[in-house]
Amino acid sequence: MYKKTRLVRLRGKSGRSTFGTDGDAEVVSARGRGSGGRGFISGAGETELQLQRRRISERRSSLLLQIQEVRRTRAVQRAGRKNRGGSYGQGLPTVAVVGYTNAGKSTLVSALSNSDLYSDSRLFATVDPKLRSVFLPSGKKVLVSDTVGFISDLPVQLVEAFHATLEEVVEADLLVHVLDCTAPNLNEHRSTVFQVLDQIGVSKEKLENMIEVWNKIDYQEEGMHFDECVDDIEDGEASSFSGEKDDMDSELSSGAENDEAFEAIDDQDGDYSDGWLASEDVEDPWGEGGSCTGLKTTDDQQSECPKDWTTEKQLQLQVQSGPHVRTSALMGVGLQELLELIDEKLKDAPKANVVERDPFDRKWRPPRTEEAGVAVEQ
Ligand SMILES: Nc1nc2c(ncn2[C@@H]2O[C@H](COP(=O)(O)OP(=O)(O)OP(=O)(O)O)[C@@H](O)[C@H]2O)c(=O)[nH]1
Ligand SMILES: [Mg+2]
Repeated sequence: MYKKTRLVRLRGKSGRSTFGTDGDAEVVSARGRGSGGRGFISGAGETELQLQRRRISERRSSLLLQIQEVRRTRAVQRAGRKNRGGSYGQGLPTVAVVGYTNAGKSTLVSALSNSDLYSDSRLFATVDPKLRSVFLPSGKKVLVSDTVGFISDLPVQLVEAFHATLEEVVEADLLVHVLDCTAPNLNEHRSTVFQVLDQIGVSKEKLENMIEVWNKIDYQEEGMHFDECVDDIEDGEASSFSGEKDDMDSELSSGAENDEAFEAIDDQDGDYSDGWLASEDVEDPWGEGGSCTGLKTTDDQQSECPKDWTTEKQLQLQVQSGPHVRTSALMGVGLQELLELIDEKLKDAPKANVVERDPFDRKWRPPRTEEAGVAVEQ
């Protein structure tokens, strides 16, 4: 949808002009006809621009259908896990690991489960939630779900697209929030995570029960030590570390800058109703909530959240300075402590979503031998 409203006519390296949005091709003009005869009136039919737009719309529809299919499959799988999980009628508890992109969620889930999930220092390394089984110190088996990372100012369309993957989070029995304590704008990351969780419908109880993990404690930069970083978290301040994370955020904004270099298309016939143009014009892509970047963890600090953020929501955020574990997913530090905390939390947690079934409540079916007998008689 982003591309659909930014199509410009480009001359590619081969010299042919086409419509597109990127590359170092030269911008020729905003409009152009790809087919339909010569002269002033080039005949009936689609312009090349309309054709490209239609292709994008068709691709969008096909992707939406695929997302629906993914949602359906996941719902069926989740129901199966809940009903049949460990033993009959006893679903395995699920723990969803959430957090800002690049916080180290996949590395943590891999370390907890001795598996090898894909992790990388790039945005959205994980786009598909993966479940891994983990044994807690009490001997209880749980399913830990690695999820797609959150990001600030995610346009509404993308939130919708990620819904299929985020449903695992809503349904989980317990949430573990991984924070990259070396991130320069840590509290912004933290509040973004809360906003997304709130937006996808995670209950207040689950938010209050959430465990916070301060990851990457091994990280050291010249002159900076982890203790200073932790002090920052405790004070509700952003860490003063710099480096790859800054690059990440600038990577996000650079797309918009590049776009301005192109001549925007003036298309009166164009359909912007479902495009990104709408969200681009709206300053706050989150709608009513606004992007609250001022999460404070101490009472004496004034909240900088926009006025329409309810006190209740702010309270929800403040609650989260509660239970936390310091880890280095990379070095395997703090994992045992985290598992113990998960164990403790799950003991208190109500057995959510477990469908209690009476063993006699099954559909009666004739025994197989009888069935065979009937078949023979007929
Ligand atoms: N120094 C250090 N680096 C870590 C630690 N945990 C993860 N990383 C690195 O951080 C980067 C991101 O890790 P991922 O596990 O892919 O992060 P993620 O949260 O799953 O990221 P997305 O899937 O993109 O949301 C990788 O380069 C990891 O090696 C840690 O404890 N210490
Ligand atoms: Mg990941």
